[in-house]
Amino acid sequence: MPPAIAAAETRQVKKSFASGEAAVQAVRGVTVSIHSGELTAIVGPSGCGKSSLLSMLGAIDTPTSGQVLIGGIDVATLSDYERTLLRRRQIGFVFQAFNLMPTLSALENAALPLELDGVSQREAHERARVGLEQVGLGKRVDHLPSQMSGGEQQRVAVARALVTNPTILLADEPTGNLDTTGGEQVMKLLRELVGEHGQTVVMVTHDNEIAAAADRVLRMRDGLIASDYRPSAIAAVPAPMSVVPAAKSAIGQTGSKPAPQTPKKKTTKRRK
Ligand SMILES: Nc1ncnc2c1ncn2[C@@H]1O[C@H](COP(=O)(O)OP(=O)(O)OP(=O)(O)O)[C@@H](O)[C@H]1O
Repeated sequence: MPPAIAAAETRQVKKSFASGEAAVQAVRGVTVSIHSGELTAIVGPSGCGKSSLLSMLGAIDTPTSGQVLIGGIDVATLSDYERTLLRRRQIGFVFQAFNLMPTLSALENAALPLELDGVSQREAHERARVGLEQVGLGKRVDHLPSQMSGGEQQRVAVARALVTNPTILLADEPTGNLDTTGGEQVMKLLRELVGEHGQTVVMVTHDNEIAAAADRVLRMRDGLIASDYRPSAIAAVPAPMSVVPAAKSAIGQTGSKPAPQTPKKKTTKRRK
């Protein structure tokens, strides 16, 4: 069997921005493959390059050097128009701020990418209705964003992102504006999309608990991927209680897998 094509891939990707006379190196040479059918979380401190990397994986932004491949296609070989079509058809975007049109209903919002792509309103609405049912909002299709909770609005945004059946769904802090319940609903939905429908999702998050629900975590630091690990592999390690803080720090702070701990030697007190 030929090797599976990665949903997206970067090869030695760098991105710098002019900042006065100096340049900010946002991404400093990242090579990574995003596996199909997985939920990948990109985490790391503010300013480490998470959103810049996500923008390049979604062909919103171009690298200063290096290659980005989406579905095996080198984005640099595409014309501007082809790149627009690739973004419109192959990539779904979800943002922290939902970005719904306030005067449009849930159905009209979810149908928008199809209508922009020339699909008839009737077909676009039918497909948007299916999408809204998939995210659990089949009964709220006529509601305006202002009549919905934050979690519901974000689910409309997910339906809108999925309506074109994208190869990859990119989400930048999708739970960042939500309370705990709303965040949990959105995460449950993303997990279902991956687990039941084989959707590929890449998500940027600050929240370590959210990241722990991903299949894979890419932890960035200073424009590079400092560690790449599977939270389930860490959770599956049968650990004595003394290892738990180390496992927590792998998910939380350091990004490195916990070092295997050697049991402390027992010291036997000498009797006087
Ligand atoms: N358009 C831009 N122009 C100039 N500098 C930029 C631009 N976009 C990002 N940067 C800089 O590049 C670096 C990485 O930014 P990026 O937004 O990718 O980080 P991040 O990890 O997503 O941060 P945060 O978690 O705060 O959103 C930062 O120093 C940022 O100020």
